[in-house]
Amino acid sequence: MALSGVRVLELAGLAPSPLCGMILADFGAQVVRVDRSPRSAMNTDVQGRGKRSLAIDLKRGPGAAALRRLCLRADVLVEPFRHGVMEKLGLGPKVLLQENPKLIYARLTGFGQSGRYAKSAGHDINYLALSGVLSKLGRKDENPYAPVNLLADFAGGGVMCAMGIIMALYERTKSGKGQVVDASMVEGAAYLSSFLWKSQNLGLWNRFRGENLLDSGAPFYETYKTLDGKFMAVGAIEPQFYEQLVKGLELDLDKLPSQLSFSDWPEMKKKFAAIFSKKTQAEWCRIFDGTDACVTPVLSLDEVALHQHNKERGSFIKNDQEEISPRPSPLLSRTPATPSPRRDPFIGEHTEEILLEFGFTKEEIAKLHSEKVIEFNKPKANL
Ligand SMILES: C[C@H](CCC[C@H](C)C(=O)SCCNC(=O)CCNC(=O)[C@H](O)C(C)(C)COP(=O)(O)OP(=O)(O)OC[C@H]1O[C@@H](n2cnc3c(N)ncnc32)[C@H](O)[C@@H]1OP(=O)(O)O)[C@H]1CC[C@H]2[C@@H]3[C@H](O)C[C@@H]4C[C@H](O)CC[C@]4(C)[C@H]3C[C@H](O)[C@]12C
Repeated sequence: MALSGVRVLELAGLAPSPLCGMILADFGAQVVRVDRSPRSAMNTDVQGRGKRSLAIDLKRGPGAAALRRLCLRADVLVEPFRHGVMEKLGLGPKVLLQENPKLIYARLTGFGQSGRYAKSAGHDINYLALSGVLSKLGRKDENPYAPVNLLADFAGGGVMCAMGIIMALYERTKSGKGQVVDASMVEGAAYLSSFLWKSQNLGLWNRFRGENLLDSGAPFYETYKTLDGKFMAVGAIEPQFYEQLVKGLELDLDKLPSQLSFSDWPEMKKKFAAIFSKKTQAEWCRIFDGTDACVTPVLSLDEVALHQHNKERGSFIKNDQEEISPRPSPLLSRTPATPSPRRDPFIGEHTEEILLEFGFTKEEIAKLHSEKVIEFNKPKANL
């Protein structure tokens, strides 16, 4: 796989850094998640696919020293803490890059490593708010709303950080040097919304939130409820696709206002809603499937893997526990990701094997274990 042979140490975090680690693991990196002791922490990493877990107390001198030793043989370190925590542990980039100049030291935070909020707590919605993007999200006359924690935590955080790591890995093939990846979720979310900024003068955003073409203002870019309480998504932006939408709705284009007549959009939406409410989702799919009307069913997580198109592509996979989840993306033709089918690791499940792999002797491991600096958590064998 593309990242085979890359050794990653992912310090356990909440949601963004676990996605970053999972992406790297899916594409072949050996990812070790460095957990707090299972006695003091519950495992909240639901993105542990392909990772192994080492439980180590970084607040103890020998624990921090052990991580420094692990970093000597690692390619990447991902840390998910607020600014200054790693420095407090004696594990800041100055120390670790001095000891291993090839290390890629990724710091995934909400506000970045500088600026007045650098040491402030926050979550996805806060970062999205500070990025400006949240101000654009939400229906007319309603409060702005954050689409779950997808945009800052994951798109602007975990994915952007993984991208930064992979760019630094590529750069290192030429320079031989590591560097710090300062991944701020505010800036990641803002960056991925560059289109919003760059299209300001296209007339797409001149109106209030919820009245524009792509933010639920337009009747041809909207979701509509069907007779059976499900929904259809309509994205018929271009005139040639809009024409097919109108045809599928059995309306006469000549008798309708112009597609871009903003003042008529509210009435058009009501008309389309009334029509969509007359048939079931399956009936609308029979009408629109195979056309360029840009109309698709809004599928639930229970339905997506069963949809013909997704089945044909194998877009959703099952692991050993019969759990369904999305296949890694994108699909590389020659070296595709092969996500692990195994369950996620328990905290500390692989402590001993990892330390042995990284050159610790059995005596050193025994000493760290007896001093409760590290923890073993071997699952009970199924009898
Ligand atoms: C996981 C579910 C989804 C959450 C998504 C949410 C919407 C987000 O946006 S997550 C993104 C959060 N922001 C960032 O990641 C940005 C960078 N990080 C930070 O800013 C901070 O880390 C922080 C604000 C997120 C947390 O601050 P905190 O003070 O806790 O920590 P830090 O200052 O970073 O310091 C870390 C300290 O830890 C020490 N440490 C670290 N590793 C070790 C180690 N190996 N050994 C020893 N010590 C270690 C380190 O030294 C630092 O110590 P100091 O502070 O002393 O310096 C969640 C959605 C719902 C949640 C559940 C729900 O809330 C109910 C339960 C609540 C319960 O309390 C926990 C369990 C829950 C089930 C909970 C579980 C999950 O959180 C959820 C499911």
